[in-house]
Amino acid sequence: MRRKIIAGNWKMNKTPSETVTLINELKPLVESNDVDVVFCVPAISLTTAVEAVKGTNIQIGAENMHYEENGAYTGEIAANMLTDVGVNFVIIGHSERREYFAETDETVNKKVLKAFEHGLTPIVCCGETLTQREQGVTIDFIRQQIKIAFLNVSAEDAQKAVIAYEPIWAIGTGKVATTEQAQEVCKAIRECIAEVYDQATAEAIRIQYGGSVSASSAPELFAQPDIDGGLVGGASLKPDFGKIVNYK
Ligand SMILES: O=C(CO)COP(=O)(O)O
Repeated sequence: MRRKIIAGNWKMNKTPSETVTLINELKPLVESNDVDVVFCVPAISLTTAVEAVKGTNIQIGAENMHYEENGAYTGEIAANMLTDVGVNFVIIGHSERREYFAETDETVNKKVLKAFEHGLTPIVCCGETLTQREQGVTIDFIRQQIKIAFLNVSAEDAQKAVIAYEPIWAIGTGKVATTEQAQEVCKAIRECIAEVYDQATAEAIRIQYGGSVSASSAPELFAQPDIDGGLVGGASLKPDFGKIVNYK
């Protein structure tokens, strides 16, 4: 049985001092021995956040990183900088990064490989636009994103990965995918992993749903056989996140 993983993506919200306040507020609410809890926070708050969760089960993730080891990439953050401050997870290829910062399936793949090289667990994002859904190409498109993201990733590493299925039309819109839509795509992702690797890898990999997850939608979503938790945006900045973590 796969352990659920519920991660908050804070996006570009909260200053370092506000981060401490919010973490202290959320800490007692997200205590859980049943699920993995991750807060993904802006780069400037990572050190503070790691400090603030000491002594709890909460783990800290970054929202992005560069795929090169180091060098002349002004403004970027390298994988070893993340591990050095105690970060365990990194979101890769969020649709906002693809849309506003020109990330492609190829850069996502490079970042996934670099993350594993440094022992970071990538939360690999995929998701279709509303147009693609209406055109009936959702599964084809997601399969392509997944296949490219995992090029040259070993089965051993892939088993440790987290994939977040986030339909773009459901992000920040309050328009959550139906349970059936979310389950259908998460199942297709698992089947794609089984094709690329093997059944054991497909059974081990954890697949989250993201897109307007709330305290009310979480229980049904997380009860689906192929949904192993959520990547939560807006609701992760509120006490509601405690309810999502304790969805049962
Ligand atoms: O993009 C998301 C998480 O990465 C989802 O954001 P919302 O939960 O705000 O829709």
